[in-house]
Amino acid sequence: MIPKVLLVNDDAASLLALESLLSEATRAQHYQLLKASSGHEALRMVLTHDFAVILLDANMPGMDGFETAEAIHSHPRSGAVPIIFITAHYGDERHRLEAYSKGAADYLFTPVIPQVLQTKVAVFVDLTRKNLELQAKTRELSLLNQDLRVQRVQDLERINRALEQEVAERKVAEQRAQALSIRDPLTNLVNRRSLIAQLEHAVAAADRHGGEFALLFLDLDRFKQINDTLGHEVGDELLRQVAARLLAAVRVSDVVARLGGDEFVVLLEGRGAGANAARVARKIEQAHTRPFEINGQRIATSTSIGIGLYPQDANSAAQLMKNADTAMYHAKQHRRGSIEFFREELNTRERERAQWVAELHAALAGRQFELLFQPRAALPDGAVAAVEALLYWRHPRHGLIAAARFLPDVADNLLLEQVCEWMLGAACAEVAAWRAASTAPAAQVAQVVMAVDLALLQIRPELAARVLAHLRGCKLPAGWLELEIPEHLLLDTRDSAAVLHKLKAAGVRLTVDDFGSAGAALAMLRDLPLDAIKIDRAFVRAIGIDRGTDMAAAIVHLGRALGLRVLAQGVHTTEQLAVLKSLGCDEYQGELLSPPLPAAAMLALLQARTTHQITSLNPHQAALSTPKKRGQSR
Ligand SMILES: Nc1nc2c(ncn2[C@@H]2O[C@H](COP(=O)(O)OP(=O)(O)OP(=O)(O)O)[C@@H](O)[C@H]2O)c(=O)[nH]1
Repeated sequence: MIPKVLLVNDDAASLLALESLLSEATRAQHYQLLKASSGHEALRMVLTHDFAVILLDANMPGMDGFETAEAIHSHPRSGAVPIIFITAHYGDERHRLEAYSKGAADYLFTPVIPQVLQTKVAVFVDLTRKNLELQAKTRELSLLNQDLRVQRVQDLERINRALEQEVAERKVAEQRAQALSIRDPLTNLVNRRSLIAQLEHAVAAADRHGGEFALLFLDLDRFKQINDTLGHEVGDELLRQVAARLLAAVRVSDVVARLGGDEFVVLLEGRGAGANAARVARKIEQAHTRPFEINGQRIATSTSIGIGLYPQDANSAAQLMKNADTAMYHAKQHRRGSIEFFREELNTRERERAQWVAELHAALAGRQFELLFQPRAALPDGAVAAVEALLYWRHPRHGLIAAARFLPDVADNLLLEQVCEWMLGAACAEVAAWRAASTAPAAQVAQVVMAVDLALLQIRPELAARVLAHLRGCKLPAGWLELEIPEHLLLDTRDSAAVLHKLKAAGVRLTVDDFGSAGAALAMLRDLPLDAIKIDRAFVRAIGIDRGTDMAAAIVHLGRALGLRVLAQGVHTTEQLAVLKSLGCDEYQGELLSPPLPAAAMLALLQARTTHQITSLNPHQAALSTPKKRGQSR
């Protein structure tokens, strides 16, 4: 914006003269000169323009300069505009005084001295320019201020948003931490910590009001096998589906928790805790009868359940948990998938079990274990084909007891492995001793195979090396040893296949023990390097009862189809033997043939049988023997 100067004069010639006087200055000082030929026109112009100065003729017809000045200064828009009066020279000072009283900034007489006029106008133009610059700066500053304010507001809003987000994130994290502290992340069930808190609360409530409640302790059966064969992800999904079925089996007010692994707990409060617990346990048992569907596979599993009641079975939350766990353990031992109520007698059994384990450790160190040997005869000729080493414990108080009596309760895997290791070593040493003791005609000894039951072991990768080390240590050919592997140990083929191939390649014979008890897949058995299957004694016992004979026949046929020899154990009666013989079973073993014998008796028996036949060590069974050449049966 450039400054403006207004010339007001009714006389056109004077107006022109003044304009020409200022024209050069107008250009030099860069301002705009506007003109008005009356007071009224001047008044109109001040309403639309801002003037640096008005050069006003005092003497005009109609509205004179003084009236015009008064009117201009009376308007708020132009109240401060400087006015310089230009008039003819009068003798008195009246006009000048009136001009000043009407707000004149200056007063010039005509003829005007050009430099005076130009200088005075220049002063006001300069003033106005500075004023304008100042206003521009002020506007700029105020804009800047506004920008700064906007910026500041934006900054504050940004900081505020960031803070709000942080607060929200922290809240979510806190909620998650809170949820994690009470929930199991895999199943979203209540976790162990929270369960214990709720259990303490239930105990306090029951104590206060004389109430009762029940605790169900659940453990899935053979879950490790599912993990090992189908993978951990399938295991995880199974745990989630089990959790959903548990929730569906209880009321919303009941608490279902996952303790970890495959262990769950259900807490049932309210009246009739015992009856309620049995009902819910059966519902859970029922819920497990339908297979679980995971990735298109149908997976069957069961859960063993122990039940503890408060206050009948315990006087604290921790004790109730322990007792329900003990009941679950006994349910599992008795039959997987069953339900057991806690009773004090279980704790007695638990103590006895702990004592067994302690005594077993001592037995191992104190050489209290012994092997007895039971012969296995070929069919139909009856020649001794193998000898099974059976573990016994010469217990200081109980006398000689069989492994079946003291081992099933031992859950200490390390101890079991040590016992098994001892058994393998002792069996190999015994055969080596028999070999050394036998003379040339006693060829029976040289042909007999020593079978060792691996029921106690897990098939770990190092097993092959350990077995072969025992054979080497006793300088025995591997063909002398037969390992009897319970069918259920073969279900996890991942580790076992490689171990079995190593043993087989070395010449060790491999037999599936208790065949038919664990439901191993036929394709899996076909692919393993096996020599024989040994029919589970339950099927032998069932011969002649219901469809027991058909079952035995089916197993023999199956063995044949798999290209394996078929052995029978637990043969007690002549009827059983006759059926097995007629079915084409290859070998048999059992009380009917001979009870387990001490090493010396077994050696004597082998040495005496130079005819390669064994009739029976039980005199009343002697009639059973059919002397034929060994190997004829196959
Ligand atoms: N998939 C999965 N497996 C788990 C998890 N936590 C523990 N496990 C596994 O669960 C298995 C528990 O097995 P156990 O209860 O000891 O044995 P089991 O095979 O169920 O045998 P029994 O209880 O005697 O019938 C172990 O192999 C653990 O490695 C988990 O969060 N997910």
